[in-house]
Parts: sequence; structure tokens; C-alpha cells
Amino acid sequence: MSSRSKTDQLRSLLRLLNDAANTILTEWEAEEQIILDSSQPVTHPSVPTAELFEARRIFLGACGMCIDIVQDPLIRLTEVVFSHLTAAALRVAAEARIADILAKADPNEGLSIKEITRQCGIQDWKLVRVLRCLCGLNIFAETRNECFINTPTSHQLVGNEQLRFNSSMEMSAASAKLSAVLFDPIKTKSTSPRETAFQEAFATTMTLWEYLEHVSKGSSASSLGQTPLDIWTTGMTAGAQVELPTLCMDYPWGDLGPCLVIDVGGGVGGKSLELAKHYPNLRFIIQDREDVLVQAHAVWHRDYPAALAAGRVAFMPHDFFTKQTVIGADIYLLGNILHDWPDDECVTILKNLRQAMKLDSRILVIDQVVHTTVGSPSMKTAPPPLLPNYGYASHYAATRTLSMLTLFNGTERTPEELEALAAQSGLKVMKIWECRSMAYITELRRADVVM
Ligand SMILES: C[S@@+](CC[C@H](N)C(=O)[O-])C[C@H]1O[C@@H](n2cnc3c(N)ncnc32)[C@H](O)[C@@H]1O
Repeated sequence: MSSRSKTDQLRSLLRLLNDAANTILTEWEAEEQIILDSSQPVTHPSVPTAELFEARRIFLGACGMCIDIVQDPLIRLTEVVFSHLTAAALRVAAEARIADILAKADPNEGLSIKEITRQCGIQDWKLVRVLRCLCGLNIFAETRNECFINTPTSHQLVGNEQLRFNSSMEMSAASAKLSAVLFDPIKTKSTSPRETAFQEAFATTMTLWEYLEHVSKGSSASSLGQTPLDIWTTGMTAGAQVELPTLCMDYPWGDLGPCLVIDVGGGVGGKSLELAKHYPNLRFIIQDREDVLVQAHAVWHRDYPAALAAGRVAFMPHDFFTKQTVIGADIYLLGNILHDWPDDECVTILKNLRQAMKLDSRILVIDQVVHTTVGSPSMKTAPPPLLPNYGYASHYAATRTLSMLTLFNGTERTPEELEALAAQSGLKVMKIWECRSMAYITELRRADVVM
């Protein structure tokens, strides 16, 4: 890039940053006002207004682009090469539950590394280096030499099962094998969920789901009392907590009337559980593998026993590669399912649902919808000079796609790819509901019904 266009770009980005920051400040002030004025209806605290959501992603996209313009290109590349060590440091902190340890300390004084070491067992001079790596990103802070406190960011780790899940052994070991699989002349062409970096890392031919069940059966649980299957299922539920408020608010569930929802591959039914709390007209059948449903029942018993007592939820072992047995349900929910599977398997899953659908049944696919850096007519485009997909603000979605590739030969999909899957399955995309979170709701209907 010439220095002239660099200068122009930086100036445009500064204008965008300034405008977005003003919107963010106005929105924050309005939020404070609502909290002070108890007569105003309180929206969900973690769901930003549409204005704040938009300003935030413009701001993040602009910050990301500023870094790229301002930093020396070689240093910037080197930083990316080393970024896996930041993730490794965070994994250590999450596994050692450092945030939980610090949460019990005086928030101004913090805890000395000796005391933290006493509680988590990691050698002090090594742990200091791990924590300092994170302090530079404002994840933890060092108040004085070798004394640490939580920051608002690290505080999010307290009791956070999702993070332990995201940093799980299976994911990080598999990602280390991604390049080996991509350079293998046979495996690079494979679309099989049994021939991915995950199988390479764990020397198995089992899919991840089969593997988790296999190693968890009769296995001694980890020191924290959880089997690998527990970590994944509770992690997926905890993850849903981040996305669910917007998924509940940004789709017109309230207008549906009494509805039967089949949560296909529902896991412990985390998404249904949140919906059940907000929308009393909805009834649910959670379908999954048998072992997972045992946990599902326990989760509902703990978190929403009233739904069990009222008969609003039932659990049904079901393999989504076989014929759907609940015919004519109003909604078939596919929450974070299609992204786990290659296209052929997705078409099988969708065709099984298509055969069970009545004329006005809907399939609601809850997955990220990939917005590429060249943009899409189906998705909102960022203002220039940002990349059409808001650049850095979409980076997490891009890494999540890689995680699906690594574990399953799966992928998050573009609107066009979702349309192609629907067409092959006798379905059509009615609408992509852009939600104020990372996951969107793609509504599918029967292709043969004119709406
Ligand atoms: C990524 S999780 C999503 C869980 C849940 N829908 C959610 O959004 O939290 C994928 C789920 O698919 C389930 N699964 C995998 N293979 C399956 C199959 N053949 N039939 C039914 N469920 C399956 C797994 O047990 C797991 O619970």
C-alpha cells in the first residue's frame, strides 16, 4: 500500500472510530439511565441494542484495520504466528481456575504468585510468565510485582465452564494436527467426519461424539470430577448462555402460538430450556444420543423442574441420520448441528426432516452464517474502508469455521452454501434472521409450498 493511501485509510478509520465511539458512549449513558430509572422496562442486560451492536462491530473492525495499517508487516505476521501461545496461556489459566482463585482475594490487593501457586500447584516462576502474557491483553492485571487481580475480562472466567470447554484438550490437540491433514495427499481430499485432524491427534477412527462417549464410559473423571463428555455437554450449554438471549429476542417466537419444537441433536437441550422459560406456549422434545439424554434430564431437573412437571419437555433417543419419527411438528430446531457435518451428511439430516414436515413446518438452523471479506447480498455490509464483513469483528466466526473443519470436516456456511444444501433437500431458505450475536437463525421451509 502506498503511504498516501495508508494515510487516507487511517484518516477514514479514525472518523469511523470517532462516530462509533460517540454512539457507544450515548448507548452506555442510556443504559445507565435505565438502570437508575426503575420504571423503565429492563431489556436483557447482555443483549446490546441494535445501535450498540452495529457501533461495536464497526469499532472493532476499525481497530483491527488500524493495527494492520500501523504495525510493521513482518512484526504483525510474527505476532499471529505466536498467538497460539496466548491461547495456551489462557488455557492454563482456565484449567488452573486462576480467576476463581483471585475472585476470593481482596480486589485491590490481589494475591501474590506464591499464594496462587499454593492453591493451583503450578511452579511460581512459570505461572508468572503465563499471567503476564495475559495481563498485556487486560486479562488479569499485575498490581505490584508478582501480585495479580482479576480484571472485568478475566472475571468472566469465574465459574465459566464454556471456557474450559473451548480450551478442551480435544480441540487444541486437533488443531495442532490441521496442517498434517491438509498436506496429506489423501486426507486433504476427504470429506469424512472420520478423517480429520481430530482422528489424527487421537489415533482413532471414531467421530468426536463417539470418542467422547467411549472415553467417558467407566472412565475415572478428571480431577475436577468431570468426564470429557461432561465437559463438552456442559460447555455447550454454557456456550448457549452467551448466544441465547439474542436468539430468543431476534426471532418472533412470541407470534407462533402453541407450538411443538423438536430439538434435533439438542444435546442437554440448553437452547430449548431458555426458550421454554421465555415462551410458555412452546413444548419441546429433545432428541439426541442416549448417553447425552441422561444428562439432559438431569439438567432440566436442576434448572427448570417446572417444565418437566408440566409435561412441556420430553426426551427421545434419536439418530438424526435415520427417519424422523415425530411427524408434522411445527418446528425442527437444528442448533449447532449442520456446522458439525460435511454437505452430504447435512443433506441426509435435512431430507429426514423434510419427509416429516407438514405444509407449514419450519426448520430453524442455528449456526453462524459466514460473511466473507468480499461480502454477500444477503448480509449487512460494513461501511468502507472496513472489509464488507466488518473484518476483525468477524474474525471469531472465521476461527470457528476452522474448528469445525479440524474436528469434523464440518464448516460454518455462507448464505449461498445454506441455500444449496436446502435445495438439495427439497427445502428453501425463507429468511436469514440476523441476530445480535454470533449465531443467526436460518429459516427453512418446504420447497413445494408457496408462501
Ligand atoms: C454441537 S452439539 C449441539 C447441541 C445442541 N443442539 C446445542 O445447540 O447446544 C451436537 C450434538 O449432536 C449430537 N449428535 C451427534 N451425532 C448425532 C446423531 N447421529 N444423532 C443425534 N444426535 C447426534 C451430539 O451428541 C451433540 O449433543
